[in-house]
Amino acid sequence: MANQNTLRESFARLYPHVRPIVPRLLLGLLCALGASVMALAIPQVLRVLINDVLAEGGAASTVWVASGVVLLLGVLEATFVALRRQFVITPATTVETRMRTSFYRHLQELTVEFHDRWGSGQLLSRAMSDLNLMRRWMAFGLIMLVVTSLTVVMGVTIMFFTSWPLALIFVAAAVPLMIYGYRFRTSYSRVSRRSQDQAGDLATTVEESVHGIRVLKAFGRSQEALEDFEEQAEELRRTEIFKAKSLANFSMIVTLLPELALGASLVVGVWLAADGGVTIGALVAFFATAAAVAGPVEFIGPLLAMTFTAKTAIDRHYEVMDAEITITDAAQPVHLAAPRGEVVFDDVRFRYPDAPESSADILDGVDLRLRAGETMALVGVTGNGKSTLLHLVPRLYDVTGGSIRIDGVDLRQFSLAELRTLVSVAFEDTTLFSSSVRENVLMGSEATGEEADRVLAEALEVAQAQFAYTLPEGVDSLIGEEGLSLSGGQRQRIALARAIAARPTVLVLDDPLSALDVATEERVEQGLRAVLGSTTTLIVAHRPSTVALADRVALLQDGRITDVGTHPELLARSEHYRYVIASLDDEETAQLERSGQPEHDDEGAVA
Ligand SMILES: Nc1ncnc2c1ncn2[C@@H]1O[C@H](COP(=O)(O)OP(=O)(O)OP(=O)(O)O)[C@@H](O)[C@H]1O
Repeated sequence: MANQNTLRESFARLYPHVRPIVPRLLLGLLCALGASVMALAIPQVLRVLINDVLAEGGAASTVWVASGVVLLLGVLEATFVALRRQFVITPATTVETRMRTSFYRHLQELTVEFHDRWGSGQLLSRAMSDLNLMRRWMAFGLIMLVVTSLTVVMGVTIMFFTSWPLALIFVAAAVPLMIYGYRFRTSYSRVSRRSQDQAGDLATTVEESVHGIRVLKAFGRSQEALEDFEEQAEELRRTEIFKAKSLANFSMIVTLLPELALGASLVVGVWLAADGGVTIGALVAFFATAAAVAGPVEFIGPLLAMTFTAKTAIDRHYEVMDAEITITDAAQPVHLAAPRGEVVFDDVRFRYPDAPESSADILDGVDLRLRAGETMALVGVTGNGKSTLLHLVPRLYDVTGGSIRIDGVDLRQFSLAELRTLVSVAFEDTTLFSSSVRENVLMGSEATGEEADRVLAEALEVAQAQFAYTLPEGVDSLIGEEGLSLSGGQRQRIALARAIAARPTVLVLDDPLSALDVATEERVEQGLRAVLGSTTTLIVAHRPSTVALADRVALLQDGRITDVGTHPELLARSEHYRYVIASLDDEETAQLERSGQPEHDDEGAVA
């Protein structure tokens, strides 16, 4: 994942985001420069004070003037520092928020295949801490790096004018510093990348274990999870220590070398002053300037570290932003004025991108035609690609061969927005969002006001999810991760209601009724027929009861549809179908034995 951009290339990518705030950054820079100039001017006042005022015959009142000037310079320096903060903080946070928003938008647009590959913690750390690091660098590191460098250049120039032999000694220290700095850059960039990646992995682990807390507890794996976490956390700690030591070493060199140079200048300076080669005032001014320069020089270590960390953060950010969105709108989308809902799978092939080359395609030439308005069940042995086939209809993945058409139009010719209005889905593994029942159900519906209430009521009724009205705040009760905990069957019915409320032309159901008892499933099915009579439904069936409710059944076998017909027809003529149905029967019996009773409707929510 690590990429090899140079510092300049990485930061150049920020420019489009930074461009609107360049004027304010420049003002911030000017203020920071102003503060540095004030700090550097103070030694010059001292020089004048010592050479002209404290010398014999100098006017005593000038001491007060000089003190006043020093005070004024100090106040001005503080004002410039405050103004710098004022100028840069707000625009930098604006850039951070914009970048975070475009990152989130990109995540939404990226394909499911991308999300299959990336750990959630990695994305989370890029969205949060990397952008935070980048903002801190922009608001502080960048400006201070420029100002510090300029201060050092200005200070050293003044030192040359004050006493060039002494300045030469000071500058000689810069040569080993540069060599060491170059090595530091390489090693620090590497370790900073490692630590940010490890922090992302750690976030993934936390996220996974919080999601899977029930499984961990039920299987008594909490201790093992903790040990794994500790190991990862320890790894990160080691990296952080290495990083801190590396910075500490560099900072030590950066501090030590100028101090050594200063010591040497002092010896030579006293000798020169005794010899009359330099005035006492100039000597004092030289060392006061050197002291003013030493601070910024020492500061360069942390600033460079901050810069390399920001570079890593930017690289990590753009690794995600550069990921290609492969499922996109058609260049000239086709619009269906009056969709009927005929769905045709024509020689559909599909394989997951990470599938080994030696393996066959999961879908290896699927041919299937769903008549407009019919309910078709899809059956096959477990793991043979039924869910995969369903995922192709709303284009969560794109076919790798052949085509799928709705009313004769290839899915890829629709805009994604239109396709996802035409097609609605409900999965067995339901995801509800942290919002009210109403918002969850009406997610895909355009209805507003009273019409929305009507759609909501109807969807809840068809999905047999009227229990929602009995929740503490009815349909406005908060559900999802931050709200009420619902049972598996309740969640499924809310997810089904969501699919129904969207009033789709094509409804794709990946066994969303698995947690319901047979009687409730039948009521749901009747409701679906009554309300969505003209909707074409493709439903993956894991239970004979679901199969029996469908108009026709398609049998998926070895990556193809090998038979289509009514349930009795297939039972009569297909040995493989009888085998699959028998195994579904076994599965259902086993499920019943495992779970005791299937779920009955209208039980209250578990808060
Ligand atoms: N995101 C993915 N990336 C790679 N391989 C996958 C992915 N999802 C599923 N697979 C593989 O594709 C194959 C088909 O999976 P799929 O979920 O479509 O089967 P299924 O028929 O719906 O299974 P079941 O009946 O058990 O629900 C399996 O071998 C599975 O391991």
